[in-house]
Amino acid sequence: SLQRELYWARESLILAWGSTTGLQIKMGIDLNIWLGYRGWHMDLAENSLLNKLIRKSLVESNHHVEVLQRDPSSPLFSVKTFEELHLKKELLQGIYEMGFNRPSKIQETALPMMLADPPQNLIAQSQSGTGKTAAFVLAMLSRINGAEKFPQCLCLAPTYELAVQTGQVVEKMGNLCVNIRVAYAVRGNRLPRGTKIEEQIIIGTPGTVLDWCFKLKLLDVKKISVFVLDEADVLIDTQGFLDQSFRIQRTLPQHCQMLLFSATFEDTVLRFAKQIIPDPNIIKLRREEMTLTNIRQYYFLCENKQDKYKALCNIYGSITVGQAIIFCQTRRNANWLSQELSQDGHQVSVLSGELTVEQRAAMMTAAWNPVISRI
Ligand SMILES: Nc1ncnc2c1ncn2[C@@H]1O[C@H](COP(=O)(O)OP(=O)(O)OP(=O)(O)O)[C@@H](O)[C@H]1O
Repeated sequence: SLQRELYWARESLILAWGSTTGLQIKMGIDLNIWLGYRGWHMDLAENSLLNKLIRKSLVESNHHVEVLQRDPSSPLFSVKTFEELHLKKELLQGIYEMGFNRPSKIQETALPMMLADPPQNLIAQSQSGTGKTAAFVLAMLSRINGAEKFPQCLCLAPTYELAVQTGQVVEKMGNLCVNIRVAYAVRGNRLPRGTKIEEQIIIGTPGTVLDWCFKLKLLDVKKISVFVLDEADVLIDTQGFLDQSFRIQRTLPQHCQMLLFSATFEDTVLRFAKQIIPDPNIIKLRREEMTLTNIRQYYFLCENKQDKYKALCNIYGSITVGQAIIFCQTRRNANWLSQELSQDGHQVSVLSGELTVEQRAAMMTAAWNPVISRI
């Protein structure tokens, strides 16, 4: 049956090579294959990035949005069209150019709250692909004064790659908003002390954002008017990020709007969310039962690293793979796998944290360039 599935699989492929003790292979678009040892644990950030890469359109939901208002007596607004939000002309145009016709389920309720005056804080949870990123990017873009050349919105993301994904949404949606720019506060993007940052939106990982704010004094936190914690469940899963997020949040001015988003709402996430976001509105969208008819998933148990590699080769032998991203848990693993694949005649590049931001960005772009087939 696997052979038959492989035969029908399309060319796009995303693979995740697990720890030295496990291999997970996730094939995107049409088919997911998971190879691994019992007890294999997938990195949440990888999972999140995979979801973003695989899913290119909105996940529609029929569930009602559950709302817990900061002030239960205030009227609850929801919108069915983007026009009702009275956005800047160029922003509305930007949304339509992205192909958005109407707000998604979560956006119907979240957007009026996020755009309200005076600003309200928000905690929002809904599964991946339901439009959270688009919602907070819209909120950031609508609050920025493009004429002012200093950081006004700060968005924390768990990894460089996830930060770039959000940055790309800002660039697309803000395409027609003149003078609005994004800077990435991520490891590898080294700016000398005293650099004047003119970009209005900063997207970065907590550690580097802290450095930019306090060690290098590149960012004046007191001027931030929108603070976003994206992928909160992934953020708190990364060692040190929870404390660092609190340290940043504590220095924000009182009028700063704070928004937190998460795909899941475990107790730990909700506790963190309620601690870090003062007086929030909380909205939740129940998870839609997934009936992804075009994705099938397989999981294989392997004995050892060689076995995993053999399994990988079998898959490559069974289908024509155009391009693939293979996620590895360690740099060593990535280098080893890259060597093995190169020896087998594949075109491979290794993307890891030791590269500069420019190198990593170039590599991400190359992922969609047919010359390099595996990253
Ligand atoms: N109102 C909308 N109409 C049509 N498409 C939309 C709308 N909002 C978002 N999308 C598209 O749906 C997809 C998922 O949206 P988005 O990335 O904002 O979801 P998300 O909840 O943030 O997902 P994740 O948790 O994976 O980041 C994207 O391709 C986005 O462009």
